[in-house]
Amino acid sequence: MAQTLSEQILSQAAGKPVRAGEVATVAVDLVMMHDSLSPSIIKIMEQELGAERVWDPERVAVVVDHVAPAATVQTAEKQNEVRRWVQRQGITHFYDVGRGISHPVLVEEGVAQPGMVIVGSDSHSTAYGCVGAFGSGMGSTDIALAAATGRTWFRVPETVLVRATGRFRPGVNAKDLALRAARELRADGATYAAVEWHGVEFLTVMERMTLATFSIEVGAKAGLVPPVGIPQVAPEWLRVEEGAIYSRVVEVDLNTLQPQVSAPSFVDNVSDLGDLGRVAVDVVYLGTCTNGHYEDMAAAARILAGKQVAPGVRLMVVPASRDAMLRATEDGTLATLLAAGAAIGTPGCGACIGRHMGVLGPGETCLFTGNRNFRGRMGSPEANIYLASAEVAAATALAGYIADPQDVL
Ligand SMILES: CC(C)[C@H](C(=O)O)[C@@H](O)C(=O)O
Ligand code: SF4
Repeated sequence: MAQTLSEQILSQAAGKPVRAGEVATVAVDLVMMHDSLSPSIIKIMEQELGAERVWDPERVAVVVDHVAPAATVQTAEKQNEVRRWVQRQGITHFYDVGRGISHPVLVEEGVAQPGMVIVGSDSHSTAYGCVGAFGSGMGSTDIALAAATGRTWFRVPETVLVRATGRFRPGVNAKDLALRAARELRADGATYAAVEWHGVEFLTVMERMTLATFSIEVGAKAGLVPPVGIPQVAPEWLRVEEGAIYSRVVEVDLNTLQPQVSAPSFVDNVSDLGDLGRVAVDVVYLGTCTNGHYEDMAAAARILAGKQVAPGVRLMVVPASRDAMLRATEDGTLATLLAAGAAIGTPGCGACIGRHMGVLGPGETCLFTGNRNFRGRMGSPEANIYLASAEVAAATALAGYIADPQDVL
């Protein structure tokens, strides 16, 4: 019987064929935890599970990304506790302040690979689907258990297929596809399902991460792009099979897709940018695991080259990783952004969860390239957050109001 990508991966990990709807106990290939939840995971491991050691120090990755560098004395202290624990455990995949957001970092380091089962203490662990891994976010207790035993369980998810056809027009990209899918599926449209994104094999790995991270925003357990057309080599048992069963199919014609914008304060409150009316902004924030990649900075730099950010607008650029920042430094992308007036932050999550590095004040409006715009996400509950692509972000920074890249090129 033909299987979806999730069924194939979970069957391998369970050591027997499993189908959607079944509960499977599986071996995990990698457990990721970050600074935000590591202290509670460690506490649960030690105090509730009585586990002094992780099951395999080579297969637990720890990343300091959420409040990096530390913004308070308390955070600094907690992060030092995590560093000491990492040393005691002999964990080799430890990435400290400045290396970047866990999701791109584990892909860049080659730790996340096609066909793996990866669980992380972060809802956007669906990100690893950008290389065709089954990535899923879990709470502290489940992560503690997986880190201590190397095993976890899943109800094997049904799969929602998003099938793209055609090619993006200039100024339209993977973020618009993600937002278009959210508009169609709504925030609960793929609850506990996996999303498979087909017809996007022309995208780079990090462009695929935009789709994979966004899968959780429609409720998904995992979000996978078939691992073809990328440098990572997939196991030969992992491929799209004719006849696999999808619980729902969403078709998107990229040839006619317009720039999409999600208006406050729900991710699925999406419309064509052209139907939005004139929305003035105070802040444009380019970053996150969804759209802080090299590709995003380069696309923004192409629009901003030789121009200036509109008076009164603050443009924040926070690279998703050091690798992305290095590449953007080497080819002049970063210089272009700085010359246009951008403020550059340390690679990491930045202000995405409103904890530091550019949180929003009451009454401010922000055009954000991230994935969540609920009230209070980036600071004040009285701030307004609009989600869009890096190209829309750059056009908006120039215009001072939410603008179509086509109109400023
Ligand atoms: C802090 C962390 C647990 C959280 C998540 O799980 O996603 C954060 O990364 C987010 O994007 O809201
Ligand atoms: S960049 Fe934002 S969405 Fe991504 S892991 Fe960090 S806080 Fe979560």
